[in-house]
Amino acid sequence: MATENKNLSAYDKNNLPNAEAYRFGIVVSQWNNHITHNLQKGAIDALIDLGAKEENISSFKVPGSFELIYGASQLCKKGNFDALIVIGSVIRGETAHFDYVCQGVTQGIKDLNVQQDIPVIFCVLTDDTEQQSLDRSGGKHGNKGTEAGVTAVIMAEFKKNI
Ligand SMILES: Nc1c(NC[C@H](O)[C@H](O)[C@H](O)CO)[nH]c(=O)[nH]c1=O
Ligand SMILES: CC(=O)[C@@H](O)COP(=O)(O)O
Repeated sequence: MATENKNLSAYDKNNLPNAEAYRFGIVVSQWNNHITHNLQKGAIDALIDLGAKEENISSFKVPGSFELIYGASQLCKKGNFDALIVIGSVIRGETAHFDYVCQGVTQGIKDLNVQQDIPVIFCVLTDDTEQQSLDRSGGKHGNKGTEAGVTAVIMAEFKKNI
């Protein structure tokens, strides 16, 4: 498995842009918040490590991953961010609801990246088990939140330079 052989928290600051000039919005789902809190911390720690100012990082809570779409859409319309990160943890249950939530969020965030002018970084875990989520939010596979923070800086720089 791709993540199985990858440390999601590994990055080389020397090969990355400085985030000092950029403003970041983070929308965090409260479902499985023991997972999403760790993802959020990973993202914020990476942003600050890459030079972002704490006052330029704004976090907003929504109930579940499906509401990440509306939350990010509203932040895009405000227009005062250089990149957004949406953070969620979807864990499969007994029914097909998992599939619909995952597909819905994926399509919704994809649509925002196409229709809006701000990069929206997809940090939504879609796991079959809670252990998979724990492993990817500060566990043995690192932290996808860290990966999202790094990606947000790269895309903010991309947006500035096009
Ligand atoms: N089961 C999970 C959900 N379900 C809730 C939806 O995201 C949404 O809030 C609801 O359908 C109302 O619109 N959300 C997660 O983030 N993670 C889950 O495991
Ligand atoms: C992703 C979900 O909404 C899911 O966790 C809900 O669980 P269930 O399918 O057992 O109702």
